[in-house]
Amino acid sequence: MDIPPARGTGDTPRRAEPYARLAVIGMGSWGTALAAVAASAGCETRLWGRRESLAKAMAETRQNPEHLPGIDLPATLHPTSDLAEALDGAEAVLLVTPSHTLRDMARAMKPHLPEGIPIALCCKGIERGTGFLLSHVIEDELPGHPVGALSGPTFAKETALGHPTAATVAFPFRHHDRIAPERAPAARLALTMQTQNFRPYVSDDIVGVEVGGAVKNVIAIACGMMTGAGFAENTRAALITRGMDEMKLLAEALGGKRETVTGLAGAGDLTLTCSSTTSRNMSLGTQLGQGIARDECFGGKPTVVEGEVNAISVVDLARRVGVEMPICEAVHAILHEGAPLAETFRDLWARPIEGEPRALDITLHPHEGDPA
Ligand SMILES: NC(=O)C1=CN([C@@H]2O[C@H](COP(=O)(O)OP(=O)(O)OC[C@H]3O[C@@H](n4cnc5c(N)ncnc54)[C@H](OP(=O)(O)O)[C@@H]3O)[C@@H](O)[C@H]2O)C=CC1
Ligand SMILES: O=C(CO)COP(=O)(O)O
Repeated sequence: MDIPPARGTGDTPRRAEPYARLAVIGMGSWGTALAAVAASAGCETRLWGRRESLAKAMAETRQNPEHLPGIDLPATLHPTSDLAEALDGAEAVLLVTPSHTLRDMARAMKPHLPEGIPIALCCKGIERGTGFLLSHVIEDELPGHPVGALSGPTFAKETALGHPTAATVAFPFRHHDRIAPERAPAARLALTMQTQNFRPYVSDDIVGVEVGGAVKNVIAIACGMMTGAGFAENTRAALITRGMDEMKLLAEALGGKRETVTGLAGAGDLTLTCSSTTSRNMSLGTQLGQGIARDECFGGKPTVVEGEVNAISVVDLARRVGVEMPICEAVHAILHEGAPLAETFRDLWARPIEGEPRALDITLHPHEGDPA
């Protein structure tokens, strides 16, 4: 695809139009960071949160004292707790509330949404119960809106502080997007979000991007569990690599592309999340691996850990489409079926030998009498 030139690059004619007005829905750390990026890129940005007190505090202090304390936000960023105001005149929406809230959020937005504007999902997950990708939830609730995703290795705090960061913006390409790619929502949103430090890439593989974001959180919990249990780099590298294999098989089974899984929203985010104590998913796993009870993790403070509930939905979806995901199954069993952590990981390592790649279709069981 011919990616349009960035806004303001010398004498090159600007062929793609960034969106002039954006609504960012979700005043948590990631919604706030994304809104700050868009506002500093020159886009008129409204940031919606459900609590009026927080929106007011943000308007007064130009900081998000609860979710990104100490970080100054652009003065042009407009926080509000009024959904109609946030969506009024918006040309595109970034949806950044936790995945379990998505269907309700879509229903709440519906009466206020300008017709046909694109919606980009910035949350990561699969719907529990239906096994739907989040884009399918939006298609269900808000037909007539192009649905895409913005995802990648992007910790909110670093993004808001202006650390160089890259992400993927993916929308399925329609026929006319191929003829005039500069008018495709992915291209326009990428331009809207581009700053000196935030570098978006354009993709048409929404499935690959969504699967990457949902699965990496479950694998990060596995990495944390093994780290907390006292294991180190070999184990983590094995989990990341084999986790990427699980991600790839699920993405391909759903029509996603292998290249996306090796890109920013797959391998990039998996590596970031599985390598850092900043990650809430990795941290939850680490605490559980250390023997801390679930209720006492994060000092007892409620914390968004998408991989915890998504272990259920990822495993459910994988079973429905006949994809084996042994690491995700192990995390699911420990978190939701009371399986003992040490034994579950021991069993994971003792599974019959397989081919790499699994398409090699080799299964070697231990000799009889061999230690299991
Ligand atoms: N933080 C990060 O680095 C990144 C996060 N993400 C993804 O972004 C999504 C949001 O996470 P993040 O911003 O980190 O979360 P935070 O924990 O920072 O904040 C959660 C936000 O969700 C709001 N919220 C919770 N429940 C509801 C609800 N029922 N209706 C509406 N709003 C609700 C909270 O509102 P309140 O404050 O009123 O409780 C708060 O604004 C997740 O899917 C996460 O995986 C993706 C990339 C990076
Ligand atoms: O998705 C993220 C970074 O890309 C954030 O990961 P955590 O939710 O594990 O903190």
